[in-house]
Amino acid sequence: MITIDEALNALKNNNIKPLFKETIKPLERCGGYYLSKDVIAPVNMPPFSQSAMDGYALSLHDDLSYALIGEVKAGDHHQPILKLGESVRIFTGAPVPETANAVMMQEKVVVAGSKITIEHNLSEGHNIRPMGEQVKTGDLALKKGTKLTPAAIGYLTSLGITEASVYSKPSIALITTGNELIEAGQPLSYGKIYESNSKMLLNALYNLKFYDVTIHKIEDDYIQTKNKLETVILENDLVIATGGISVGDYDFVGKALKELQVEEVFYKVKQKPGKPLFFGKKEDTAIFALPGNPAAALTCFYMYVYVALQKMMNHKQVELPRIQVKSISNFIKKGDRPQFLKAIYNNDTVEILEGQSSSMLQTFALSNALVFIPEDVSKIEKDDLVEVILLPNT
Ligand SMILES: Nc1nc2c(c(=O)[nH]1)N[C@H]1C(S)=C(S)[C@@H](COP(=O)(O)OP(=O)(O)OC[C@H]3O[C@@H](n4cnc5c(N)ncnc54)[C@H](O)[C@@H]3O)O[C@H]1N2
Ligand code: MOO
Repeated sequence: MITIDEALNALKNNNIKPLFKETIKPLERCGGYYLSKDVIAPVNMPPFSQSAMDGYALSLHDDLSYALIGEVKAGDHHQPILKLGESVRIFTGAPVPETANAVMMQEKVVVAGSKITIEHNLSEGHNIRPMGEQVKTGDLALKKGTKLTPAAIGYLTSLGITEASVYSKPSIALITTGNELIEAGQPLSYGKIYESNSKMLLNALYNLKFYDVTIHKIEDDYIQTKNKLETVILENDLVIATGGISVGDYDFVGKALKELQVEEVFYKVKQKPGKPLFFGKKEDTAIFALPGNPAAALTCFYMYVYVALQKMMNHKQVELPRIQVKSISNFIKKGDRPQFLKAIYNNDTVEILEGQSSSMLQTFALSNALVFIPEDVSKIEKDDLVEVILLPNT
C-alpha cells in the first residue's frame, strides 16, 4: 500500500504524458479547448472606422455650428463627402465617412432644420473606433495555447473565423462491473441495485468539458472483463473502470489487467475512501480501476483521475485547489488511514457532513468540497483549521 503523496507523484511524474494531438473543430464546439496553432487575423477589427455613439459625425472646424448634409446608419456602405464644418447624422456601429474626424453624441447636440450646434469642441477621433483598433489583418489574433473561452470564441468569430486547430481531448472509456447492477428505470429485484457510477462519472467528465466518453457495462465474468478491457485499452487514451478491483472471488478487473500486461504503477493507496485504487498504463493508454463504492469512486476521480486529465491536457495546475479554513464541525477519525470527508465550504468555514460511508452519495450530493484529515490527526474540533479541497464548480 502506498501513500496519497506517492500516488499523486506517480501521476504528476512521467507516467502520464500530454496528448498534443491536434484536431480541427467548428469554433462553436471549441469551448474549453486550447489552441494548437497561432491564429492570425484575416481581417481588420473593426473592418472600417465605426461610430461608437448615436449622434453626428463632424468634419471639425473652429465653430460649434455645423451644416447637416446627410445620414449614415449601421450597415450602410455609402460614403458622404463632408467639407470642413459639415456633419452627417450617424448611428452606433455605422461606418464613419473618411472625411469626418469626430462623432458627437446626440444628447450634446441641438438640431435646427439643416443646422446643428454642438455643446463643446471635440478632439479628433472622438467617439470613433478606428479601423483595426482591436487587431489588424495579418497580426496575431490569439496565440497557440490560449484557452477558448466564450469570449475567445466570440472574438475569433468576429474575425470571420469558423473553425480552429485545437489540442484534442482524450478519448475516455468508462466501464462498470457487477452482476448486481441494473439500469435506472427498470424494476428493482431482490439483490440488485441501480447502476449509478457511469452517469455520475460521465457528468463529472462533462463538467470538466471532456465529451469523448463511451460507457461499457459488464458482468462479474472474467472473460467478458478481459475482452472488454482489451478493446477499450486499444481504442482509448484513458480507461476508467469501477468495481471489481478488490479482493473478492468475483473481482476480476485486477486479474484481467495483469493478464493484458497492463503495467501496474500503483495498487492500493492508504486512504479512506478509495483504498483499492489501481493505476496502470499500457502503451499510451492510462488505466484507472476505481473502487465500486460510489463515493469512493467519485473521491478517487477528483483526487487522481482529475490529475491525469490535467496532465494529458498539459495544464500547469494539475490538482484541485486546497485552502485552510476553520471547521464548524467536530469529527472523530477511526483507523489510521488519511481520510477525505464530504463537506460544505461556505464563507471561509467548512462543515463536515454526517454520513461519510464510501457507499453513500447522499451527502456527496450536498458537498462542494472535501476535507482532508491526515494520517496523524485523529479528531477535529470546532474552530480547528482544516485542509479543504475545493471541488470543481458544477
Ligand atoms: N476483504 C476485503 N474486502 C474489501 C476490502 C478489503 O480490503 N478487503 N476493501 C473494501 C473497500 S475499502 C472497497 S472501496 C470495496 C471496493 O470493492 P470493488 O472495487 O471490488 O467494488 P465492488 O465490490 O464491485 O463494489 C463495491 C460496492 O459498490 C457497488 N457498486 C459497484 N459498482 C457500482 C456502480 N456502477 N453503481 C453503483 N454501485 C456500484 C457494489 O454493488 C458494492 O456495493 O471493497 C471492500 N471490500
Ligand atoms: O476504500 Mo473503501 O472506498 O473505504 O470503502
